[in-house]
Amino acid sequence: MAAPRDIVRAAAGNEVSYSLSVSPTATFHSPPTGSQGGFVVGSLAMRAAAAAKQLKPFNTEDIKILLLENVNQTGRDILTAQGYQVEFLKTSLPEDQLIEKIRDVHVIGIRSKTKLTPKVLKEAKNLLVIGCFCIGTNQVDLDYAAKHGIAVFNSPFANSRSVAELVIAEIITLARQLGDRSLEMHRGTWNKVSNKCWEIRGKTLGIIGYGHIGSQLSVMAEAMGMTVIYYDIITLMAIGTARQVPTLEALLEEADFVSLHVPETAETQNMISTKHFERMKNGSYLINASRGTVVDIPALIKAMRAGKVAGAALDVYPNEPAANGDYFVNELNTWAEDLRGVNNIILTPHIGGSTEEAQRAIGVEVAEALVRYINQGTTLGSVNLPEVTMRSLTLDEPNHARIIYIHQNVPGVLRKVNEILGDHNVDKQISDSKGDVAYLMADISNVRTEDIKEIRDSLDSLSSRLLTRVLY
Ligand SMILES: NC(=O)C1=CN([C@@H]2O[C@H](COP(=O)(O)OP(=O)(O)OC[C@H]3O[C@@H](n4cnc5c(N)ncnc54)[C@H](O)[C@@H]3O)[C@@H](O)[C@H]2O)C=CC1
Ligand SMILES: O=C(O)C(=O)COP(=O)(O)O
Repeated sequence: MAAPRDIVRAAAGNEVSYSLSVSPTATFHSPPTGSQGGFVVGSLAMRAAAAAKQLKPFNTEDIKILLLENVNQTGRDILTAQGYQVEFLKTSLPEDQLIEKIRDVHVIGIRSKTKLTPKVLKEAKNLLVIGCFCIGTNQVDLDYAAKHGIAVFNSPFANSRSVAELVIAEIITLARQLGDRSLEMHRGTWNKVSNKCWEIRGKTLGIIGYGHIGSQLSVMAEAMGMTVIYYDIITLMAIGTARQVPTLEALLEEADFVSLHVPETAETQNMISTKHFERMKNGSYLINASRGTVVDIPALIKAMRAGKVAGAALDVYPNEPAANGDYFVNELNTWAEDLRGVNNIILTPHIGGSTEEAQRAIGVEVAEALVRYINQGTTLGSVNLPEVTMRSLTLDEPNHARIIYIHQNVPGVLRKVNEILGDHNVDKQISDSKGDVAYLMADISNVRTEDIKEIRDSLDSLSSRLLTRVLY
């Protein structure tokens, strides 16, 4: 029998044999746990699918998964309960080690640190799917992944509340200079001060990026008596009495506290730099829990030393250490030591989403998406492929196979695919595209082993093919 990865990913030209030593009705493997549908911490939706046929052209134990960056136990449990081989590491990996490991796996689970660049993904010949156990997906080259038939999933809002709560804490902490007072006490110095310490009631919070986190923050800030304004590139409904302002400059000129909640994109690179600090109110505050590239940190240090900015809280940095215990020094970011010497600055090690609640929820959400994709091929929630789903095949539908054909979105493909499938009974078929990539799923009935091999080989020979999978 060919290695399972060949069956799962079937690189073009590979000689592939199929494990239909018995009929497709009998070859699918029930999850080994005895839990319903194989999902230990399953959501209601997953449990409702208990009678669904598990579509796997492979033995689950042959699926290799690498989980980096201390993915939560909930996610590990779901994946191991499926019988997959799960390797778990607490840290991210240096690029050379990552390349070594990624060659071998079908699935990789990461958080915000692991950079999946074209250089790394080029080596990932067996990779089917990437799970980002976080919100941000800027660390993955989504386009490269899509064009190589690799799906990417994330958790779009399970840690949003945790970030918003951290920012609320930081607003008061900065306004009262709590970080400095606490450090002084730790060093044995009593320093009772009211000069330039403020209540937050009646102050204006300017939120840049009014998405999941920004809007959640808006609600809490208003509840504490703040006035909220926000700037976003799209027009968004204001929550409560918050008000959208038309430009970034308008926000900077009006806000006492500025908090950033934008993704890392080309447009948000150094979005707050010298000229923006100049527009801010004297004695205002800056909070960045989005991405480290969004703020020009040397410019922030200057603005703080000049007294223009009275305090700042940073949770994210352009270069972050790979593991706990690593040093945050100039070798990592040239200005690190200067930053540490500034007054009233809260520096946290990218903990915005690091709560038990958030990490547990993310573990479940992303692991379930991975299992659905591996076993059923459905892409709901994928951030780089079209979202396609079809009712699962059930145990009452024997001799069925599910064809998944990920292909270039060019004219004429469907005609060719349907020529190949035309001799069979296509029960259901769905196709959607996103940019240059399209995803086609078809369930066909009364298939024999030879049919599956023939269909597979024919699809693989099409020039539009990015990836073919056959699940049964
Ligand atoms: N510190 C931490 O641990 C965490 C950090 N994050 C970061 O926070 C970011 C925001 O998260 P969410 O609120 O969930 O994202 P979201 O996608 O719900 O909202 C982002 C908002 O920013 C807006 N936006 C995009 N480009 C912009 C620009 N150039 N100018 C103004 N607005 C712009 C979008 O239109 C959108 O409304 C994530 O992309 C991630 O990088 C997310 C979770 C945890
Ligand atoms: O969810 C995000 O985008 C975050 O920034 C949190 O990242 P983390 O899971 O803590 O590496």
